[in-house]
Amino acid sequence: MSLVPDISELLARARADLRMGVPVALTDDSGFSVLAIATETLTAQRLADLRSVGEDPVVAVTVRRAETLKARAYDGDLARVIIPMDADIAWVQAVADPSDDLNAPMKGPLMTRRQGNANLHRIAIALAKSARLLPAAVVVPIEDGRSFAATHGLTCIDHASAAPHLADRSELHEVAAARLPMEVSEAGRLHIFRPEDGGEEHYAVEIGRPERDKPVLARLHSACFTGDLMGSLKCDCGPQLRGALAQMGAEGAGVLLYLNQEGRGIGLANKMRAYFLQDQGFDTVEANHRLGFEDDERDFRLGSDILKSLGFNSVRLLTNNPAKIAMMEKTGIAVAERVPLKVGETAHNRGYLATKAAKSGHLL
Ligand SMILES: Nc1nc2c(ncn2[C@@H]2O[C@H](COP(=O)(O)OP(=O)(O)OP(=O)(O)O)[C@@H](O)[C@H]2O)c(=O)[nH]1
Ligand SMILES: [Zn+2]
Repeated sequence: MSLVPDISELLARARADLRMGVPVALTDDSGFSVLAIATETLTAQRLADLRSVGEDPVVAVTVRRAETLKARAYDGDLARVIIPMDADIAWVQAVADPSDDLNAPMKGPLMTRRQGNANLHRIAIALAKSARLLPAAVVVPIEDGRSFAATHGLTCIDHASAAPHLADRSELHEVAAARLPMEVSEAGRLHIFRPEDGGEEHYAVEIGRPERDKPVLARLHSACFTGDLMGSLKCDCGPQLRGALAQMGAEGAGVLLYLNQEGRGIGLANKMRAYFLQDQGFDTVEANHRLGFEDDERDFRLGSDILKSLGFNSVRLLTNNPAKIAMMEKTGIAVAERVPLKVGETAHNRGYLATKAAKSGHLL
């Protein structure tokens, strides 16, 4: 029935639950059920309650975080770290959160689970990550997840229905657009796109009236609160944003997509955790890994979805990032030309830009 939430709506609801620190029930076809809570939003009370409803809780972490913790990842892409009986909330959260890694290295070795299947743990991590929390969850087996969820008013996610949708992006629809005269051009127009699952909105700034049947000067800009708005010297985002708009204004036509994928898709809180690690000497890629993330967690398919919905199928792309070009081509937007965007190098971001060139393939 259409009044009952479908699986993508249930996944969106589960993300909201995890952000609030509410557990979700996960089940699979074999009759296995667990409760999962994001480690970051876990409280001491809920940890005690989880222990009272099931035995042998674990912290599920990504293989990236497991490498930092020197914990064996028997499940390939993740590890199930056994929570000792006497471990408290601070211990559990330190498994996921690297802020104290150097001050108070965890008393190891951490024991990880080898037997059993980690499918539900994988869903829990994916949900925490897409909720822009640290990618880790406390997971405890329970008897019958479906009836437990019904009794306690929890969201219940079934593995077989959820797995094919975890990497999906929700369909975007334009919800509003209006004229926006700007410094770079009086002929500006702002379009707002909203995903069906109620997630982050993304924006398109159209300058002039670019012809739809020719390659449009385009930029896929990922949100950077610190660089775009605060004038941070740690990255080149602000100058790139303003440089791209200025070039579009000068040419009289262009489209800038402002994608709300802050911190290369990990969210601003996690980006600040990464900055804290960078202050301890790790580079931008190492910091992401220590937090449990990949180098880049963005989904550039959003960009091609928006371009297509505006009627564009070919771009002159303002970027130094070959991954953006590859993703555009792969998702049906032809990149007729790469237009370099080299602005805003400072003494503070020189190392960051060098790391992006050395480790992420950015073009110099
Ligand atoms: N995780 C993380 N994200 C960062 C850091 N510094 C900047 N960012 C984010 O990196 C993203 C940069 O986005 P873009 O400007 O599209 O940059 P890009 O992938 O380098 O590609 P081009 O600028 O097109 O060459 C933004 O989302 C920033 O918030 C950092 O140290 N760690
Ligand atoms: Zn930035």
